[in-house]
Order: sequence, then C-alpha cells, then structure tokens
Amino acid sequence: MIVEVCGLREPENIRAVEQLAVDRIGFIFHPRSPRYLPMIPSSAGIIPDRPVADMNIPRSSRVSRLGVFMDEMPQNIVTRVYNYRLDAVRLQGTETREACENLRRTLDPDIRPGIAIIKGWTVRTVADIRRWKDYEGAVDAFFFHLPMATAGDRLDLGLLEAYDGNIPFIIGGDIAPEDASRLGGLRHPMFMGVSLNTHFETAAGIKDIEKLQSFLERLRDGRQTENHRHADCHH
Ligand SMILES: O=C(O)c1ccccc1N[C@@H]1O[C@H](COP(=O)(O)O)[C@@H](O)[C@H]1O
Repeated sequence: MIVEVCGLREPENIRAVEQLAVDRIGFIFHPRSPRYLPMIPSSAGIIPDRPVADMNIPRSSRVSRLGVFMDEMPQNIVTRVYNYRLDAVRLQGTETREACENLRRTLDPDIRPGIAIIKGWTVRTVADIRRWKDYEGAVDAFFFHLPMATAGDRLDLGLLEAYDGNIPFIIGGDIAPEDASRLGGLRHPMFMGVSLNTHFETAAGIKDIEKLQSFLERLRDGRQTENHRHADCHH
C-alpha cells in the first residue's frame, strides 16, 4: 500500500515529510485551495511561469511527486509538471477521458516520460464508483474521494466493494489518524493506497510530522494483524 501526503507548500515541512516512510507527496495547484502552491507569473506570458524560488529544493530519490489539478488549462499543467518535476498528475475536476488522453500525449514522452495520470472524483454512491468505466484504458489509477459515513464508522469504506474495475485506486477525503487500523486491514485487490491531508496539519499546507509518524506506525500494525489473520484463515 502506498501512502501519499497531499497539500504541502513549505520547503522545511516537505523535507521533514520526505524523511518519513511515505511514498508520494502532493502539491495542490487549485487556486481556490488554502494549500495552493503558486507560480511566479511570466512576463506577459512570453516565457513560462516559474516556481516560487524557495520551492527549488532537491528532489528526494525515494518519494515521488504528484500535482493535483481541477479543470486546469493543459498548458498550466504542463508548466507545473516541468517546473516541479512531477511524476504523477491527478485531475480532480470534470476532465473527460479525452482530456486525460490528450494530456498524456502532451506530457509523455516529451515533458515527462512515463508520467502517471490519475483521475479523481467524489464517490457517494455505487453509481459514482461505476464511473470508472468511462476512463478504462485512459488512466493509470483512480482517486476516490470518500464521504464520511455515520458516526462510529468514520470513513465509508463499504462503497469500495462495488468497484470491480481493473485499474488500481487510491482513497482520500477526511482520512484521520483514528482510521489507521481500519485502513491497514482493508483488503481489495485493486486498493493501492491512501492520501492524507487536512487531518494531519498544524495549519493549512503544514503537515504535523508526529501525527503522520504515529499514523504510519498504526497503519503498519493494522496491516500485520490483517496479514496474520488472513494467514490463519488459510491454514
Ligand atoms: O486539499 C485541498 O485544499 C484540495 C483542493 C482542491 C482539490 C483537492 C484538494 N485536496 C485533495 O483532496 C484529497 C482529500 O483531502 P482531505 O483529506 O479531504 O482534506 C487530498 O488527498 C488532496 O489531494
């Protein structure tokens, strides 16, 4: 299972998160988000926008980088992929299958060979889950933004049983520290990982390293317990 921490913006905090056992960090390029990572606009659009200077930090060789976009213009996505050396792009607006395919053709191989294209949307019903078919063959993974369920059963993981696609998915949306053991025990053949964000912050865009660390430990424990349980069932 991969762990993605999304919505970072400060270099020191990015370095600290990259020291943890996480697999991917994510930047939000949606201007209305409090976690928005701005670019320095180019002079009259003659040269491409540049990243803010202090974001020009060395890349971790172990932790990959994701950019999150919502109905963004393709040329802006391309500039950010190049400037922030992104390995994956998540489209979380109303982008169509054709938009995903066109973006991949623009980026791969010229700008970023092998870039991962992820389509995300909010999943509230089984019909929402079934929308995966619209993107079959066009994307590398899905991001399902899950709603909160009833009190006591915080995150509604039950909906995921309706997913019968062959493309891996990541889940996110209100995942909190107390969800670690349940997520560690989640078994679905296409379940790829979790995306953590707002419940692991000290302020918008600043991640709480201790909270993340303790979540990662509990996730690993939940995983081990589930693996033992699974092994016992098969003996
Ligand atoms: O975090 C934001 O501000 C944001 C804004 C616009 C699009 C996506 C955004 N966040 C992504 O959504 C998921 C779920 O976040 P949360 O756990 O509900 O806070 C997260 O993985 C971010 O990638």
